[in-house]
Amino acid sequence: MGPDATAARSVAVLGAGSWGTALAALIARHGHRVVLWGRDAGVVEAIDARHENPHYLPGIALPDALRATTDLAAALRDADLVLVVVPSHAFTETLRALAPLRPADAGVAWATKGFEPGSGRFLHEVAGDMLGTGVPLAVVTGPSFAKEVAQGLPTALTVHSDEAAFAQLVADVLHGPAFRAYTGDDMRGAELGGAMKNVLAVATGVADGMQLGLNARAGLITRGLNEMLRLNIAIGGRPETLMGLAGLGDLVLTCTGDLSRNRRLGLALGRGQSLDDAVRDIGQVVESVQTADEVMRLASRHDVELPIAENVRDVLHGDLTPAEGLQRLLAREQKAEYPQELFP
Ligand SMILES: NC(=O)C1=CN([C@@H]2O[C@H](COP(=O)(O)OP(=O)(O)OC[C@H]3O[C@@H](n4cnc5c(N)ncnc54)[C@H](OP(=O)(O)O)[C@@H]3O)[C@@H](O)[C@H]2O)C=CC1
Ligand SMILES: O=C(CO)COP(=O)(O)O
Repeated sequence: MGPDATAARSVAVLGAGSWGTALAALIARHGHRVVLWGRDAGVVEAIDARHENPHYLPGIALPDALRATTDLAAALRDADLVLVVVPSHAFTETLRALAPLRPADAGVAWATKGFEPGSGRFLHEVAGDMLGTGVPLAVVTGPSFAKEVAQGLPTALTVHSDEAAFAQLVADVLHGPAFRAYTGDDMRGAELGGAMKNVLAVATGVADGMQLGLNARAGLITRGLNEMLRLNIAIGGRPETLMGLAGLGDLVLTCTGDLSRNRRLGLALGRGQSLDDAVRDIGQVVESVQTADEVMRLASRHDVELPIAENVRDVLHGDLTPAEGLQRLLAREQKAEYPQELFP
């Protein structure tokens, strides 16, 4: 498969929520043929006929050329690239359904952030298992609120794959006048960054909801990055991946931008709202609720201490109030910022 930046592709986007719709619209605007698959007939009909996703991106005009369907086989029939954008809890079942329908030459990328709930497997491990060897795989990640991408605002993200030509192909489809797509070859690090920043966004949201101030917010973001870097070393990701769009970039966006659903969950918890009420009010996927468990399981498998992520997990479980969480963090022993044994 040779990278040809000018070739018009036929792309199947699976998942018609806010991010799947925004990416499908972006790719269609770049002149590629795009079919968006969703499971909700009402949403699909509105996208296909009225060029709007009234549930997830109300009021934003989608390209006329963007097609949508509830028929997975039809969406995949002519695809030479598949982009999966369902929530992490639906990733495995979507890959299972996709596997027998995937056209032989179509590589598979995903923009889902998180791990397989329960097993904690990385999504590239799930995709590899479901699709077998020889299928090009890539993860699309970075600081990118769906609403801003759908509105055509400037955005940068990154595509990581073990196959440089496939990363380039996916990046070429995404890259355009207002959208910069970079490439890399560290799927583990890129997936870890995208998953962990959601958990850390809850922590900064809680702090802001408790009105702990801007110093606390910056401290949490920076020590959160330190937690990402430590776990990343343990799982064999590359440090620079976490210092780039897939790590620091997405961490800053999600910890500070009120469009973030994970940050908004933290804000609500910090103001005293219950988890159930907060998730219901947000009304969209909030990946941290499951990802916090998986991050802590991964950390314990690798014997890595993650005080902020652990607090988030415990607050989400109702085992700790936000105020108790704050006390627990502040009472920790003093230490070096970058202990040599953790950062050799
Ligand atoms: N929104 C954003 O700004 C960004 C999101 N992401 C990631 O993209 C992924 C998708 O999130 P996002 O689009 O925002 O979520 P939304 O909450 O906006 O939409 C979720 C979508 O997933 C669908 N869905 C839920 N369960 C299933 C299932 N079992 N099978 C098929 N479809 C299902 C929903 O369908 P229904 O309406 O029928 O429930 C809906 O279309 C997440 O991992 C998120 O972290 C990454 C970067 C940016
Ligand atoms: O991943 C995102 C931005 O890069 C979206 O963040 P939220 O899921 O917190 O809204």
